[in-house]
Amino acid sequence: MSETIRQLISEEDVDRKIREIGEQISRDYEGRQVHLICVLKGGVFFTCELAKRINVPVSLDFMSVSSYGDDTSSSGVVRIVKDLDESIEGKDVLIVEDIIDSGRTLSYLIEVLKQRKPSSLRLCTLLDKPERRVKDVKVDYVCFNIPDEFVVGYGLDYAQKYRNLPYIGVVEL
Ligand SMILES: O=P(O)(O)OC[C@H]1O[C@H](OP(=O)(O)OP(=O)(O)O)[C@H](O)[C@@H]1O
Ligand code: HPA
Repeated sequence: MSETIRQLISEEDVDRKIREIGEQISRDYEGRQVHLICVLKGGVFFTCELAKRINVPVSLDFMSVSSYGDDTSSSGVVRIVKDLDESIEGKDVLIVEDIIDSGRTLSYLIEVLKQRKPSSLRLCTLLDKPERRVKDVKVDYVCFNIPDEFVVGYGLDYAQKYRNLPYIGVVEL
């Protein structure tokens, strides 16, 4: 079965918003170093673009937490596929996600990372689907709130496809 993709947020709008959020993060972390934790795989495109727009010192680490597999609905079971390479103790940590949907992935990740004693722990997401929330998560930086539709592009996939689209689109089956 083949699907079509309807554009929801243009490349220009995504790029403009990432610049704005990058400026806001730079102001909020002035005089400090920010340690970005990219949540793989989806967060990788957003993390790269965001990191380029932050003008305080940035360090990076990567983590992979999976709950969706190749499906469009979460299994509800979150597991760490790849852990961080470095300790986050005493660091100003900013988790970077592509999307918060049910909130299960992030609420799990926040609990795990809090126990590792970062100096601060904040959350930045490209997309937020607040209607779908099952677990409450406090999000510090949101680029776009979106309706309850399955989206792809800018790192987000449908059965591992479409991550490379430079815009956000809705999958129409
Ligand atoms: O709020 P939730 O309902 O938990 O959904 C959000 C999570 O789902 C996606 O990851 P996925 O498990 O599909 O892995 P991927 O990034 O490797 O595609 C996305 O990247 C988030 O991490
Ligand atoms: O809308 C979505 N698209 C792709 N991956 C996702 N993971 C949670 N929600 C989504």
